[in-house]
Amino acid sequence: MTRPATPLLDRVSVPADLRNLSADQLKRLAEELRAETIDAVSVTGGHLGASLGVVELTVAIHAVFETPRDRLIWDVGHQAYPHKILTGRRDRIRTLRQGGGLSGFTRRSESEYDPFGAAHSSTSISAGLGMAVARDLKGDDRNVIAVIGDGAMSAGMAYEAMNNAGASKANLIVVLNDNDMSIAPPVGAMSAYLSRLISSRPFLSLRELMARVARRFPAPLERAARRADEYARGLLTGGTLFEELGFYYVGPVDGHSLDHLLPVLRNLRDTDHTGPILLHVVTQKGKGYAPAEASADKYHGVQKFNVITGEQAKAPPGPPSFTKVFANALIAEAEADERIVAINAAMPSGTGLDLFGKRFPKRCFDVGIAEQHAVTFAAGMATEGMKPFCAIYSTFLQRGYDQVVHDVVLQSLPVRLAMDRAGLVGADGATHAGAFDIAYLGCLPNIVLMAAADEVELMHMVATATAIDDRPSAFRYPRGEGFGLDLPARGSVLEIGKGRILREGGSIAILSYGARLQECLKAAEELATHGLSCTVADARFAKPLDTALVERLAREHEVLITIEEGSMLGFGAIVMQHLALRGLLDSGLKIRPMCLPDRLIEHDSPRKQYDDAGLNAPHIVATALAALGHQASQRPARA
Ligand SMILES: Cc1ncc(C[n+]2csc(CCOP(=O)(O)OP(=O)(O)O)c2C)c(N)n1
Ligand SMILES: CC(=O)[C@@H](O)[C@H](O)COP(=O)(O)O
Ligand SMILES: [Mg+2]
Repeated sequence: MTRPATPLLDRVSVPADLRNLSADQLKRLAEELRAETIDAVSVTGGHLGASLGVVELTVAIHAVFETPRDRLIWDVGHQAYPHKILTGRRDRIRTLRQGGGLSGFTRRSESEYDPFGAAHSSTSISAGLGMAVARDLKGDDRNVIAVIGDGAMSAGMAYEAMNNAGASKANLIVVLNDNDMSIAPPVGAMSAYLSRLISSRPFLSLRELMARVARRFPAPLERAARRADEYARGLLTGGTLFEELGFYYVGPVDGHSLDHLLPVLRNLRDTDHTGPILLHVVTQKGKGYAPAEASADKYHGVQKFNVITGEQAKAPPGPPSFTKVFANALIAEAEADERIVAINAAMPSGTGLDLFGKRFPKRCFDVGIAEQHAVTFAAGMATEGMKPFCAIYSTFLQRGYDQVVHDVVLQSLPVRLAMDRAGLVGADGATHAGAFDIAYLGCLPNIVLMAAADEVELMHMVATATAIDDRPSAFRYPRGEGFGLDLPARGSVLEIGKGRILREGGSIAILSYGARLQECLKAAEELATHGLSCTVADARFAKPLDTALVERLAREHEVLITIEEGSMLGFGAIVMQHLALRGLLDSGLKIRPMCLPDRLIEHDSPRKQYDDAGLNAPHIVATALAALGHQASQRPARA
């Protein structure tokens, strides 16, 4: 596939090169940038739709503002591929989201043009305000621009930031990139408000827009008189929510028109207005690429694809994903129990609750990007006897942690937390790793914690969580396909706090928590070739811990390995703490906790990530042999 001709883009290494181009040249450059983005993502996969929606906006901002001296922050950062191409990373854009390659989001360590890392949404206004206030304290003079989407604007953190920004009067430009899309169509009153705002104020003509901006930002003296007059006449009412929060609202502006964007951004750059400004731009997710524009999700996240047809590469049909197994298991439980309800935070398809919602539309709730609210909303429902399943990726549940502690655990409310994407997640990298939930939930009292070793176990855990109605419960499961096991019609309720032994014998015990179990069984086979038989057990529960099982393994084996798809201070720590308190570490037991290393695991394929983390079968074998003092190479003659 020949790459698109990009004669103007070829002349741009960094944004400063844009600033010598005419408006017409910038328009042509934007088209070349769009073509380059499509071509690059066709070979890497990734977040295409959002990037296509901000091509003109990216060109305009970098043409008007002196980045990187002026700070440009992208909220979520999934739309930053054009930004990366224009900021010295075009040569690496086809390494996007691959091991050793560019991140799929903005990262400080990657470029001086990325003043703030992102990936979790709704952080840009807070970060931007921090930079603006620091600027003022240092007496610096630079612009700070935060670009936030309409979906990200549904998160509480955005309001916390606007509330503070409006009062602080710091100069800050917030660009609201309104494409009327989140991952799915947006939900919530804010989305409806933005739609009304746009429909009530059709695109301003450039003349009207400039007149309004000029009126609003007149020369200082004239402005002072005008404001006094407006205050006197009580007319200084913004009319928009943003102005009530202390922002000056400009818009709506056509976010794909450089004829509009360039003069407005120049005006905002040059104004002597003090205080935050919100520029409302209207864009189209997937803009300029017909297959994306035509798709329901606007190609939010795509696999590699054929540029001509838009057809995405399809992996050979494999077993159902853990997500799909979860959704179907929950549907089966909900068929039998009308008190089951399901909640997600702007991730209906990612969590599988789109399937649940099709079956039970009145019992399925998408609350927008609002994980804190989702957890406490579920808690409220639980107080009324409902059985809420809150399906939030492990990494995004970090946003609702105090709600889990304060609103759920302390009140012993039976909220069920379905934590998808537990462990390492591949191309999204460290920001999306479900690395910490065992640690951050394992320290809490009065909560049942489970980890599914495979898709059948996941079904059992959905059934078990359904049955736990006197306290909170949480179960974790990995991103991706299951192991292809035969699935029962419905899960069975597990005995709380009881693990299971899959094979017994020898001086080595491997106790797995979660989906490393298959690797443990492979390791046991490999150890057998060394003449070493071993016990393999699946803990199933981190809390309550199966203390009888753990103590038995400790007493009956020379080596006890624990393994989990999570960080330090997780399952292994729970086991070691219990054994230490029981005096079972006094007897020389060789205990080896295998968990994620105390560093970030960068984006790559999940297999390579777990290699990097040292959590695949060969690592388990090596750990066992080392504990026994054997050399990995020493292998007795095959019996
Ligand atoms: C805290 C958090 N929750 C959920 C997500 C998953 N997520 C990534 S992008 C996105 C939608 C963002 O919508 P918007 O801000 O409108 O950007 P667009 O994709 O429309 O450009 C969501 C929900 C996230 N990145 N962070
Ligand atoms: C940008 C973002 O945060 C989401 O799109 C996320 O990448 C989805 O992850 P999955 O692909 O695992 O659903
Ligand atoms: Mg959007």
